[in-house]
Parts: sequence; C-alpha cells; structure tokens
Amino acid sequence: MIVTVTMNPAIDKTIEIDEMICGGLNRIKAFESDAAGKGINVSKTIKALGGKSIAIGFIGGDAGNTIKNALDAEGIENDFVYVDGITRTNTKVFENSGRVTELNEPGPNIKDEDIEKLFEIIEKYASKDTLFILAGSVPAGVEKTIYRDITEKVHSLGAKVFVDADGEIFVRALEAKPDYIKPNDVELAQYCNISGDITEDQIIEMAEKLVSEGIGHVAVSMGKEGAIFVSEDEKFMCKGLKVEAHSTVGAGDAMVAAISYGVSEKISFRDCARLGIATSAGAVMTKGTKPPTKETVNSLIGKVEFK
Ligand SMILES: Nc1ncnc2c1ncn2[C@@H]1O[C@H](COP(=O)(O)OP(=O)(O)O)[C@@H](O)[C@H]1O
Ligand SMILES: O=P(O)(O)OC[C@H]1O[C@](O)(COP(=O)(O)O)[C@@H](O)[C@@H]1O
Repeated sequence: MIVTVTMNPAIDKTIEIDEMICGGLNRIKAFESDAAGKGINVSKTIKALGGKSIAIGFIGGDAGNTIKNALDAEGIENDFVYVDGITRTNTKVFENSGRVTELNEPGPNIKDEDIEKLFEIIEKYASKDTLFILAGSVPAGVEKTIYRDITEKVHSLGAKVFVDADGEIFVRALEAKPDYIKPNDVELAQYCNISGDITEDQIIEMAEKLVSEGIGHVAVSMGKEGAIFVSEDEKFMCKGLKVEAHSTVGAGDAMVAAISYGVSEKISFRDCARLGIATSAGAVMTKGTKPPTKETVNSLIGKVEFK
C-alpha cells in the first residue's frame, strides 16, 4: 500500500501570458486549475499508471473541498485531517518564452491537535507493506522536523518512507534515514553548500555518501538532463527524453510516483528508474499540473537510455 502525505496541498492555478510586465498590467490568455501539492500529484500519477494509493494530509476551506472532490471523482482513496484555515492556491505563470514563475503560498496555520490527528491516521496505515511518501513544504505551525518524526514512527512499525522535500525539512528528514529520496540537482547542491552548478561527478559522490550513511535509494533529478540513481548495489544515469515541453511543474512528483509505483509492483530499481524517466517526461508534455496518460508513458519507456 502506498500512502502519500501532503502537509500543504494546493490548488495549482496555471496562468498563460505573453510576457510578464513587472509593475504593469498583465492580461491572462488562458488559465486552468488542478488539485495539487506534491503528495497529491504523486497519488494522481500513480492512478494514471494503473496503481492505487491513499492520499492523506491537511485540507481546509472550499479549496480543500475542491481537492477532496477531485480525488473522489478520480477514485483516489483519501483520508484527510480537516483544518480551520484555507488550503492554499499556488500560481504558476507561463510566458511565451517558456519561462515559468512559481508563486507558492505558505498555507494555513496547523494546530497541535491537527498534527496529533494526522499521526493517528499515519499509524493506522503503517505496516511492513506500506510505503509512505512525505512530499513538499510544511505549513505554519508544523515543525521542520516532522518528516524525521514520521519516518522514525513508521519505521518502528515496519513501513518504508520516500522523502521529497528541500531545505531544512529535507536535512532533518535525513536524520531518520528514509528508504528513498529524490532531491533535484539544485536542492542537492544547496544541501552540499555548492554554489553554482553541481557536476554529475559531484552528484554521484554525494549520492554515494548518502547511501553509505544509510539512505536506501537516492534519485537525483536534473531537469531535461535526466537523473542519476544510486543504491548500495547500483549506480546509473538516465538521459532525459526529448519531448515537447509544456509544463515542467509536477515533473519531479511524476518521478517520485513512478518509482513508488515500481517499488510497490516489486520491479527492479533499474526498471523503476526507466519508468521514472518516462513518466516525468510524459508529465512535462501535459499542460498545467497533470499526470501523463499510461499510453504516453508506454510510448516513451522504450526510449529511455542508461549511461
Ligand atoms: N524539459 C524536460 N524534458 C524532458 N524531461 C524532463 C524535462 N524537465 C524535467 N524532465 C524530467 O522530469 C524529471 C524531474 O524534473 P526536475 O525538474 O529535475 O524535478 P523537480 O520538479 O523536482 O525540480 C527529470 O529527471 C526528467 O526525467
Ligand atoms: O509544497 P511546495 O514545496 O510548495 O510545492 C508545491 C508545489 O510543487 C508541485 O507539487 C510541483 O512540484 P514538482 O514540480 O517538484 O513536481 C506543485 O503542484 C505545487 O504547487
């Protein structure tokens, strides 16, 4: 069973404009809204791949209900804690040049009692057959150590954990040795205090170090360049696929989803990587924050090359 935990869900509002006029009037050409937030995107992509997951986390207000209704409509099981505040809206501005500007809101205030309820739900699902996906930022009121604490709790119940986060939340999560992580190259560089571009050799070196410290599997995504995958037994790089890019928002979540789905289907790490590259490339081809169809993924998977 896969359980996605989204502390800070969002309605992603994708806006298309010709060119951003900062400090002036911008006319919107087209817009669309999607139920999102990292774990929710993972659940939607797992569904698109033919798998099942349960989406949990905090939702509130009309935006929270919109997210729940969207998941219900897609047949994605969910078990949220309802909070007093309102689930955020994240605005993604697309310009003709392809430049994307993301404006992510902080999210509602979470109370201690909400966190306690979430832990009860988490413990309910935690068993040796569960893979938890802890993904994205955390809203106000939630300590940056929360992913570490959840990882320790569910590890003690035999479950596995996949962390996709950045900054302090990521650093603190590593203390509990998650089984899978997927930083992107920029996040990894930040973690290693590398200013400027991180090289492939530096990524491999750092991923190997993390594995030697007890992180089970490390996938480092590098945008259109592809990704590097390291575990105790294996190390390989996959080139990014050449596709017509519409929106890279959600590409990382698509990779997390594909690897998690692959793990739940007990396929090899190499095949998880192959599926991750194909699914994330497919996600880039969709507009807004939408997963690719299974047909698109199937049409891309044979094109994945290992280096
Ligand atoms: N322009 C692109 N063309 C093809 N694949 C892409 C492109 N951008 C991202 N991807 C795929 O999506 C994966 C995740 O993208 P990345 O931008 O690194 O993640 P994140 O969204 O977490 O920052 C990449 O490893 C790659 O496989
Ligand atoms: O919780 P955060 O870090 O603010 O990120 C949330 C945002 O990231 C996304 O999940 C997309 O993430 P990726 O592009 O990394 O896959 C959006 O749908 C959402 O608005």
